[in-house]
Amino acid sequence: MTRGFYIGRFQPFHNGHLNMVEQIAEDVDELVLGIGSADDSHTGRNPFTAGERIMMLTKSLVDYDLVTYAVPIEDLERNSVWVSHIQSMSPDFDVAYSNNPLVVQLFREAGIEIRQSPMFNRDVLEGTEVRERMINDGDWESLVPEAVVEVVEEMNGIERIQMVSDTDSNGS
Ligand SMILES: Nc1ncnc2c1ncn2[C@@H]1O[C@H](COP(=O)(O)OP(=O)(O)OP(=O)(O)O)[C@@H](O)[C@H]1O
Ligand SMILES: NC(=O)c1ccc[n+]([C@@H]2O[C@H](COP(=O)(O)O)[C@@H](O)[C@H]2O)c1
Repeated sequence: MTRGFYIGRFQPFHNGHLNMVEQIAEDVDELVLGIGSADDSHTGRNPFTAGERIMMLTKSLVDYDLVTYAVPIEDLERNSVWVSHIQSMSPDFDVAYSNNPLVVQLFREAGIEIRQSPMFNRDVLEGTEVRERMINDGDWESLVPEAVVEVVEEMNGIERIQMVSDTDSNGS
């Protein structure tokens, strides 16, 4: 039995993330999804709460033959203890997955196997691009799983992101 760990901010969960989960599912029996920057929400970069992101992930993956656990991970001021912080919050895992260079470095230094994947259609499958389309009334729906469209609609997410992008100087 192999259990993996994949961390991201998932603001929102998009088809690039889904592709990565599909690829990881070929390697592992179970997958922990770390919801990074769990303590942040209602900002331009992190509009959605940890709970809203858990709904996006859970509903997008409901039909997959993969046991998943969503675990919120708050940011810490100290990079040097961040991997221990994750281990204190997560079910045990054998291998981690990320394409974020800092995350890769921190796991490597902690002696944990970390695997990277190719970027899927990165010119559009990027959280920043999805959020910009949400703010500008563009076609964001084609970049995310159908379940994410439903969650965003249920929580009035477009109104939220448009409001925070007006007031948040950090705005992307
Ligand atoms: N299109 C993609 N293909 C493969 N991996 C991706 C893709 N987009 C993001 N990832 C990876 O998924 C993880 C989580 O990404 P994250 O939630 O930061 O999304 P992002 O699209 O990079 O968002 P943002 O633009 O908001 O920073 C990271 O390791 C990231 O490199
Ligand atoms: N010291 C820390 O708190 C620390 C260090 C590295 C990554 N992270 C978090 O891990 C997540 C990485 O996800 P992304 O690949 O989506 O950027 C982010 O939420 C980021 O804030 C936190």
